[in-house]
Amino acid sequence: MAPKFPPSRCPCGQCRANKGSWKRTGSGCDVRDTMTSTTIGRLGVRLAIAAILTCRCTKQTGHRCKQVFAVSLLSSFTKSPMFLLLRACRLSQGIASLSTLHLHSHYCRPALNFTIMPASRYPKRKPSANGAPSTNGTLNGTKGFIKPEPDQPPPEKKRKTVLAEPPSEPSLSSDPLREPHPFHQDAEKHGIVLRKYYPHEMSTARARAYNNNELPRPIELLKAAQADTAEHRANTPVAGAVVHWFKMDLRTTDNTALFCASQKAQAAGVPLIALYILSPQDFEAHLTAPVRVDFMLRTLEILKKDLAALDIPLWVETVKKRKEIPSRIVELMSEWGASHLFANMEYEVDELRRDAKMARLLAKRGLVMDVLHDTCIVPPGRLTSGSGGQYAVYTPWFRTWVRHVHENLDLLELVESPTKNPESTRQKLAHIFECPIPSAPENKTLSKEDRERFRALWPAGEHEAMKRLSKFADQAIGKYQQNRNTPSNPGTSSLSVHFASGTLSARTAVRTARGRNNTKKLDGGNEGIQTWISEVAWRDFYKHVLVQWPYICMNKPFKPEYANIEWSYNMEHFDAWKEGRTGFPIVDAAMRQLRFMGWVHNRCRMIVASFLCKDLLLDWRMGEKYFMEHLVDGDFASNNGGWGFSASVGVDPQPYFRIFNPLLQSEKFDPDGEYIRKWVPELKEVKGKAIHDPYGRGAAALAIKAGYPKHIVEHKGARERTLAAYKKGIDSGL
Ligand SMILES: Cc1cc2nc3c(=O)[nH]c(=O)nc-3n(C[C@H](O)[C@H](O)[C@H](O)COP(=O)(O)OP(=O)(O)OC[C@H]3O[C@@H](n4cnc5c(N)ncnc54)[C@H](O)[C@@H]3O)c2cc1C
Repeated sequence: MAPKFPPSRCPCGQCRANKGSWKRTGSGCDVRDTMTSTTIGRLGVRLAIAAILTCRCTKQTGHRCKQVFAVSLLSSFTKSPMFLLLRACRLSQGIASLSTLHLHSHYCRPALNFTIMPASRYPKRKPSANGAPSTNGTLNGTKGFIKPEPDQPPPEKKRKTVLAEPPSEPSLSSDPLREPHPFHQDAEKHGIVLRKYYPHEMSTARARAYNNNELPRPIELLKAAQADTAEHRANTPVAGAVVHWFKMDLRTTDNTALFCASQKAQAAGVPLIALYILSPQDFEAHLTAPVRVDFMLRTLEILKKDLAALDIPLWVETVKKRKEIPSRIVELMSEWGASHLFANMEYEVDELRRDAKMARLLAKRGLVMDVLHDTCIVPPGRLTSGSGGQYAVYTPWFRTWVRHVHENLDLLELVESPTKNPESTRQKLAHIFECPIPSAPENKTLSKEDRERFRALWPAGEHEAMKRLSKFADQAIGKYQQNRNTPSNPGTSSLSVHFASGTLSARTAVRTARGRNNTKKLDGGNEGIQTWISEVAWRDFYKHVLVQWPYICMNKPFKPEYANIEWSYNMEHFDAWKEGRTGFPIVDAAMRQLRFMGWVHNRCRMIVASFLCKDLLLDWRMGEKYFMEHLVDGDFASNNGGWGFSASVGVDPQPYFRIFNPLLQSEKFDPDGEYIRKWVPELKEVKGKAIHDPYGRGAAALAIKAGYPKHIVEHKGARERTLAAYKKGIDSGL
């Protein structure tokens, strides 16, 4: 959709001040400047106006962006809209944070969205007498490129100026995009950036370069690879077998790529082979919790049996070095005589880049790789705000999500299970059927005690997921709205482990929930059902965000200016938080639940996350990492989203000055102290309201006797310190 000029709301899509119209003054969005330009060209006089619209939303997100709208007034002779664009670019020189340029003219509707280089990368201009850059320079060589439409490949050629990922050591180059962030050593020292696998923490400028479309997003790399190999994929005949590569989609039902692979195999009369690659380096680099690895391996045992019942063999292999995964898959495919590989898309950076490389590698070897959307109900990139960008605020995104699904009900159609292989497969591929499921890598192996406990808590596999879903839909979903915020009451579904491992698809879950609602609407009827569906939608939302702002997957906050907060890195406090010894019973209960179950109630995740960064002023990324290392449902996008919300650094976050008071949270969400007594048993004898604060409310003797610690920080003072640190960090402009 072409944005109107002047737009009725901030076109950045990230600004929440979208209700009123643009104003000249105030803290919302305002038109700051208007510039005109005339020129005499071969065909007559042309006039362009470039209005720099500065959007500033201090209230909710603190987000700032600048956009230039170029409007052609006298365009009747203007044959080339590009001319106006370049003209406007020249006018806008010096605007380093320019994000999008919208071009309007008679010849150009709807408006084209161009991204232009920041001023630092414009061709050098002759300085004027007073030292200011001249406005008379030529724009030849200024490269803008059309922002690709969601499902289209980016124009590869124009990406040639794009920089590669930062080198592994800090570069001495003068390119600011290659410089590490000034605080990068803190991040390394505290294990936030794993230097074994990743470069230094990137600069804020580099994060902004992703925002400004100067660096290719990983999804664009994959789309480009898919576009470049499209013809080859369409024309390559099926050879001896088709392979489905299982990743985080460990189920046979409602699995898009598995179904497509099966169809392909069946049409060609060849067997379907299933593959799973166990990658210890990926587990390490992605901080996968041992409990999660154990859950996946147990699921693989079940999957193997289910597939075998369809005469489909499952090959599971450990590949020690993750960079060797693509070549190993190629080897296996040639061993099996397979020509086609199918997989569902994973949206994290490493995975998208790997799949982009693989798609090309396979094509070079005459093989075919198809990577399909499956994990979200609405594929990332489909939903755009009024200005054509990705939403960074949940509520308007959710409204669009609901509308989109209602208009495209096929998104809730379940995919069929794979068909049986030809009977001869058993004999022909006997060695694959015999492949054992490997054990967990040593650094991800559970102790015997933990293994037994987790196995009882989290039965694995898709049948268990379906059982849990049906039970929840029959018995609890109707009351979800009332019960979801009470950690002592199992009013939530506990299905996150299944979503995270792909033993349950979001489609199946939402379709089942919708089926129990008499309106068949996602946003109508029973409140419990509506609310639950909107929670499952959060999962989609965070994946959409990850795809659009990939630097959040590289240890940067969504709001780059929040990278400059000086955290305390007090390791004694961090240990107390991890071990549930902070003296704040609700925080301690939650942290002990996490260690015992590998899962915590959502309300408690928010309380402990807020406590870590706002009471202890610890780097939120340490908490994010610790969660990943312990959660059975650890999912990068949701975890990062939850931490971003709580630490006020993410999309649609708590404003930084809103700081949970752990005592009030405790009183509100665990009024009788039932949850605390369960997880902090040494406080079992404490009566009444004293359970929330034994030392402050007359139960000190009992707490001392039980060995329960005093508060490690005083909330009021900690709050002041945090407000000051956030403000200083945001204002530092680093
Ligand atoms: C700091 C923090 C970290 C988190 N880390 C993770 C994580 O690693 N993995 C994860 O799946 N969820 C995470 N969440 C979201 C949420 O806490 C869990 O999804 C939820 O507690 C799982 O319990 P449930 O299955 O009973 O959820 P229900 O309340 O039954 O919700 C149903 C499903 O909706 C999705 N969902 C619900 N709330 C959210 C949310 N806020 N964000 C994204 N998806 C949601 C989950 O898939 C969940 O299983 C995190 C939240 C916070 C605040």
